[in-house]
Parts: sequence; structure tokens; C-alpha cells
Amino acid sequence: MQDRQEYISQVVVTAEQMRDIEGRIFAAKMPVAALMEKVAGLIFRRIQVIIPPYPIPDQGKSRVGILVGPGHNGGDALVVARELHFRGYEVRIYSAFSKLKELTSQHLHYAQSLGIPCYQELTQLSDCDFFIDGLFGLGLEKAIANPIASTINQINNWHKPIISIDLPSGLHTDTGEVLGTAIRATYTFCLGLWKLGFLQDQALDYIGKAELIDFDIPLADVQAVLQDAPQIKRITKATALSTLPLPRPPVTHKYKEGHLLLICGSRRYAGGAILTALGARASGVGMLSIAVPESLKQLLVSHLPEALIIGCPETETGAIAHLQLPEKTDLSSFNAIACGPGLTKDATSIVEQVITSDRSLVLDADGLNILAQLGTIPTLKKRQAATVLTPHTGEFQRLFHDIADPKEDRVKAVQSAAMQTGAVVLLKGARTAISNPQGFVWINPESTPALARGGSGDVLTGLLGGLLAQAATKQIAVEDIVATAAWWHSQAGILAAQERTELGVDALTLTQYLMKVVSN
Ligand SMILES: NC(=O)C1=CN([C@@H]2O[C@H](COP(=O)(O)OP(=O)(O)OC[C@H]3O[C@@H](n4cnc5c(N)ncnc54)[C@H](OP(=O)(O)O)[C@@H]3O)[C@@H](O)[C@H]2O)[C@@H](O)CC1
Ligand SMILES: Nc1ncnc2c1ncn2[C@@H]1O[C@H](COP(=O)(O)OP(=O)(O)O)[C@@H](O)[C@H]1O
Ligand SMILES: [K+]
Repeated sequence: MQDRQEYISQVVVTAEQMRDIEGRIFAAKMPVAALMEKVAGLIFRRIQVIIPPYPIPDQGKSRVGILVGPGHNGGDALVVARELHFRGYEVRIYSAFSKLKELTSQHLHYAQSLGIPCYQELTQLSDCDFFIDGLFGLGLEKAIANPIASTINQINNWHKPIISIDLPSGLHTDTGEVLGTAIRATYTFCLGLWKLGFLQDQALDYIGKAELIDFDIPLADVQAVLQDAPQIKRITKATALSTLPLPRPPVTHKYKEGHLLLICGSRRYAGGAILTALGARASGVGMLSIAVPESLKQLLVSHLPEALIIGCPETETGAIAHLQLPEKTDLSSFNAIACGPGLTKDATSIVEQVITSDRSLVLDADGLNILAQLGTIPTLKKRQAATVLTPHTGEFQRLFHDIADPKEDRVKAVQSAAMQTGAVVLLKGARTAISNPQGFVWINPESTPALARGGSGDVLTGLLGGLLAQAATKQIAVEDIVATAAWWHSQAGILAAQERTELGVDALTLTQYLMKVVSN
């Protein structure tokens, strides 16, 4: 069994799975009240660190507003309220629901008996320094309506720190969708296991800084519900590093360390070819061949003296007309092919050619746009070897408009796309999601908006191609390589942004930070 912390950091659950896991704990006779006490105690300890009871000496107590909903999320908040009260915070409760669950109601009575004031009017909490959001957690299923919706909007408008328990109230646990309206949290303490909604792009504006509170759910219960292999996983540093081709065997040679063919660039988009190639270079791939239009050959040679640059005949518009490989070379000379950045849509024939090859293939950018024109599913049926598609949302919609909508649920969308095409699909975004053809999903849990910049996707394509070529002789699943590439790429962005701010991470700079991630 893996180390608990590592296992827990990989697991992602839906609301239904979480309920089933909790159901097993209660069936084993753990009292609900005891679990609530334990969970809230852990939350309280974190809050004490983030906002102390007397933040500024001689300037009075911290005033905290507790937002209490009707269910056990509200119960958690009330236990936290009681503990904060005992530790010297000035606590005020907002509870406007007429019907509370039994345990929640008991905690409310006890809090009031201690003299903690409880209001039905939000205005009574307007001078609080910060808030604890215990309105709704896992149990929210329908859209929030007035008067609670306007309460939430009012609190958001106060722009005070808000700590949400389990989820920002108003978010759908699985899709991260806003159900009517939602709390914009500063911190969210996700309880027990990561809920899927935390990894959906549309939730990120609401979650703030997310932290997992591990309350010792027995792993046997998690595994029983997830049936040993979690369907959706977070990519972690440990899993990403485990598939890197490090250390290299002492006796090896360049062709044993992978030969990647990049097909990229056009007269119009020359830079994309360079960025893709620099991403591939950073992967450590043994041999790099780069097919570009003839007129770009000298440019590529000057940037990548170690690479073999293959100048190809050009269309009138300056795209690659067809692949012209050196003598005694054909596509089977390569371990992997990455094709697409900067091609323009005039490079159709080359995309058709690589699709029929029996090499592992990454398609990106115009490679994907051409694939969409050719017909995604029937064209991919011709593939004999692994295919990786790396669309951003727009490309995804062009490829899969009749299959899934990434605007509603990105994870479901990427799963459907991979299952119906037999490809590994990487859907780019703030939380990049990857699915294999069996519907197993990997999500990159950390990234930076610094990467939202032209050319950063090209770097990923090169890096991924280089890793795939190196893995060709090893028994590593393609989707694991794809996950490693996504992790590495985003960590380089994070590192670069730390040193240079989020404005300082142009794609060329990004390539220079790739090595720093793994050498740290
Ligand atoms: N279970 C456990 O063991 C543990 C649970 N824990 C904690 O409990 C939380 C889950 O608790 P929960 O199941 O009581 O659900 P919760 O999110 O508090 O709210 C449900 C209530 O809201 C209501 N309601 C729903 N939608 C509504 C709407 N739009 N507008 C208005 N009302 C609406 C709904 O009423 P109903 O519609 O059913 O009448 C129901 O009463 C979980 O997130 C975690 O914080 C932890 O302590 C660890 C152990
Ligand atoms: N807000 C964001 N947060 C984190 N990563 C992002 C964000 N926006 C974009 N990215 C990442 O930046 C890259 C952009 O790729 P892409 O859209 O293909 O750009 P280009 O085609 O210009 O190279 C992807 O890896 C994507 O995941
Ligand atoms: K909440």
C-alpha cells in the first residue's frame, strides 16, 4: 500500500462516492456527532493559524461571522463557532433557516446557551472581520434562490476573507458549476477527500486557496467504494517524476533514448516551430528531427544546432506540402511523431500521412483543426498505434461538437472524447484534464494563469513528444507520460511566475524553466 498521504492526494471523488464512503463509516458505528466534532476540530485548528484571535496586539478580538445552513455543513460551522468562542474570538452566528437537521439544531442551541449571539439578519454581521461559510456542502443539489441567494451576494460584496467548509456554498460538488449563486471563498477546506468540483475550471474563481483536511477516513472504505482503482486521479509530483526517464542507464546511445519527429511551422508561423522544438529539447530526447517548410530550415538550424532539420517542399502559402524525409528514412525510423503547431490548415496531406503511420502520434493545434475537417472519429479509426490529442477548449469543440460540451463538465467531456476515439485526450485549461480510452482521468491540480499566453501550448507538444519517444522502448502507459508532461509544463510555469511574476512567463522563457523543475 502506498503511503497514505500520497494516496489521499491522488484520489478524487464525486458527491455520490463520498456519501457511499461516509455511509460505510457510519455503518461501522462511528457516531455522526463524533465525526462532526473531529472534522470541525481540525478545521478550527487551521483557522486559528490563518486568523489568530488577537491579530493585532491591543486592538481587540477578531470578529468572526458564522454562516449556518440547514444541514451538517451548518453543524460543522457551529462546532467551529463554539471552539472559536472558547479561544477568545468574538463570534456571531447567522442562521436564517426555519428547519435544521437534528444535530445542527442541537449545536445551535448549545452555542446560544453559551451566549453566542445568533441573528436572522445579515446586517448584524456587517462589521465582522472574516466569515466561516457553513451554508451548504455536499448536500446542495438544487439552485440557491432568494433570500439565501441575496445573502450570499451581499457577503461577497463585503470583500472580507471567507473560509468555506467543504465547498464554497453554491458550487456543484462534481461539476463545480454555480447553482444560482455561490460564495467566493478566500480559503476552502475540502473535507476528507478531494471532490471533483475542485478540479473543474469553472469552480476556480470561487474556491480561493484550497486545502484538504484529512480526517482519517479508512483507506479500506475508500478503496471499497472506488473499487481499488480510482477513476479520476490528481497528478502528483511523485507520480509525475516516477515516469521520467531518469536516471538514464549508464550504457545507452542516442537512438535508445528515443527519436522524435516534430512536424511543425509554416512561413506564417515560424516561431511555433522553434518553441515546439525547444520543448522537445528540454525532454532530453535522444534524437530530434524537425520537419519544417524548406524556407524555415536555416532558422531552425540556428536555434537548434543539435537537431536534424528536414526542409520540406512548400505550398504557395508557405505550409508544408508533403513530408520529404532523407534517404533511407521513413516514418518507422522514429519512436514518436508530434505534429501540428504552426502548420496552418494548408498542411492537410501531411496530417493524413502521419495518421496512417504506425508510430505513437501527438496531434496539436492545426493538426487538430485538420483532423476535425477530415472527420475526427472515422479518421482516428485508421490509427494502429497510440494517439494523443491535445486540444484547448476551442479545438476540442471543433473536434467533438457532436460528442461532448467542455463548457458544462470538462471531465465528463474529455472522458467521452477519449472513449469514443480510442485516443488519449488532453483538454488544456487551468486544470488540464487527461483521459485514456477506458475513461480513466488524470487532472493536473496546480498551474498558473501565467501560462495563458500564445506559444505555451507549443512547448507542451514538444515536451510531450520527446517524453513519448523516450518511453517507446519502456513499458509505461501513454496516459502516464501525458500526465507527466502536463505536470512538468505547469510546474515550469509556476516556478517561472514565482521568479518573474505572472507577466514574465513568455513561452521562450518557459522552455528555460523546464529543466529547473526536475533538477530542483
Ligand atoms: N455526512 C457526514 O457524515 C459528514 C458530513 N460533514 C459535513 O456535512 C456536509 C453534508 O451535510 P448534509 O448532507 O447535511 O448537506 P448540507 O450540504 O449541509 O446541506 C443540505 C441541506 O441543505 C438543504 N438544501 C439543499 N439545497 C438547497 C437549496 N438550494 N436551498 C435551500 N436549501 C437547500 C437540504 O434540505 P432539503 O432540500 O433536503 O430539504 C439539506 O437540509 C458536508 O459537506 C460536510 O460539511 C462532515 O461533518 C463530515 C461528516
Ligand atoms: N488560466 C490558466 N491557468 C493555467 N494554465 C493555463 C491557463 N490558460 C492556459 N493554460 C495552459 O497554457 C497552455 C496554452 O496552450 P494553447 O492554448 O495551445 O496555446 P498556444 O496554442 O498559443 O501554444 C496549455 O497548456 C494550458 O493548459
Ligand atoms: K460551505
